[in-house]
Amino acid sequence: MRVRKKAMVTGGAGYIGSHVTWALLEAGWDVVVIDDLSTGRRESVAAAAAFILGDVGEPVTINAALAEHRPDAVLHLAGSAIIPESVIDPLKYYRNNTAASRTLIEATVNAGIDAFLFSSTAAIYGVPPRMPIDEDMPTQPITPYGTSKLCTEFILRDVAAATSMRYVSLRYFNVAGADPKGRTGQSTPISTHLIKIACETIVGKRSFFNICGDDYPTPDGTCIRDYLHVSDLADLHVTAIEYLVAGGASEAFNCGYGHGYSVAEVANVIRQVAGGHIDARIAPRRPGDPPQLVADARKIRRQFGWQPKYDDLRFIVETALAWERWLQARAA
Ligand SMILES: NC(=O)c1ccc[n+]([C@@H]2O[C@H](COP(=O)([O-])OP(=O)(O)OC[C@H]3O[C@@H](n4cnc5c(N)ncnc54)[C@H](O)[C@@H]3O)[C@@H](O)[C@H]2O)c1
Ligand SMILES: O=c1ccn([C@@H]2O[C@H](COP(=O)(O)OP(=O)(O)O[C@H]3O[C@H](CO)[C@H](O)[C@H](O)[C@H]3O)[C@@H](O)[C@H]2O)c(=O)[nH]1
Repeated sequence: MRVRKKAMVTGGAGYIGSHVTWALLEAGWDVVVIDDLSTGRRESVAAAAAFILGDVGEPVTINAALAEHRPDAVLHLAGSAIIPESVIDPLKYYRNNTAASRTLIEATVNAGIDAFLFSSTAAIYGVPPRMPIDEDMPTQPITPYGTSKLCTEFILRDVAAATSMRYVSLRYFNVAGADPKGRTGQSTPISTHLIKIACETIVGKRSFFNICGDDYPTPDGTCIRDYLHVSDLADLHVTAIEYLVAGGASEAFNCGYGHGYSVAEVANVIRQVAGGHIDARIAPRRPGDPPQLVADARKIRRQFGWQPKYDDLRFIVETALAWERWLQARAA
């Protein structure tokens, strides 16, 4: 009989998935990662985890992986995650976020695995009527990315009603920073995330970064987001999957700290951490950006007694920068 629980982490070679893999291993889980390396890196996967190179949207591959490893739980992080790209190429998002998830969910149910965690997003709320955003607010995504993720939430809701599978949907707000122990970080070669791009500017990979829009209906005109340290989020995955494996009911949770910073405020922290001049230029709005997204985080705090460890924008930027410096030194 197996004593240690085993988790399958899809997308475990990616930014968030590599942190989740470390958090599960530290909590005593065995981990098998499946990833097609479309945006992830094989080196990001902790050596103690098993690795399968494959597409979760391929039924033959995923059925074989589940049959071989027989995990107790599936944590589904694989997906495409760039909002502006989804506006330009929506079919890619419906294929890789919705259709591939459907295939994986079907394989999970057929394998008799009852615990499923899904990486959802604040983008399912679109432009919410008020702030902060609680889980019962209307879901009216304004981008194909958000809709592609919401479709998967609907599949999960209906499958959970019809089978013994239970799921937790974690609706991430803006994930940033890197492992404080320096083991992994955001390594995607083509970045669109603000803090990553700003750190690339600090290390000289770029000469400037853009502040995309200064005419939003916010106090300083720039967009407000709830930036959450990736290691706090990774710990939440362990908590949520242990809850499900122990028989917890299906739930959706917003994952954020419950307060936001504007892009201009982030730029100021970037300048402080850089300790010198950083060129941040006002640029036009980016398509698909709501003015403000801040989580009402009371539900997840209440359910799990969650106490974040890294709710500090400066620390988030410092860890992201340390990782960017490591990447640069490695490339040199
Ligand atoms: N980064 C954020 O701020 C954020 C916010 C909300 C939700 N999310 C969600 O979190 C998840 C992880 O995002 P991330 O920022 O780590 O992105 P990422 O691109 O670094 O990671 C995604 C991983 O999934 C893999 N992958 C993609 N499609 C696959 C497929 N069909 N089969 C197997 N592997 C596949 C990629 O190779 C990569 O390793 C995504 O589902 C994303 O939508 C991210
Ligand atoms: O070079 C840049 C990049 C971004 N921004 C701005 O910074 C803010 C944050 O943008 P990110 O690209 O870092 O993140 P998004 O808010 O677009 O999206 C992220 O957070 C969302 C929820 O808030 C979803 O979860 C999504 O998956 C995830 O990528 C936005 O106002 C954006 O316009 C800039 O000003 N300059």
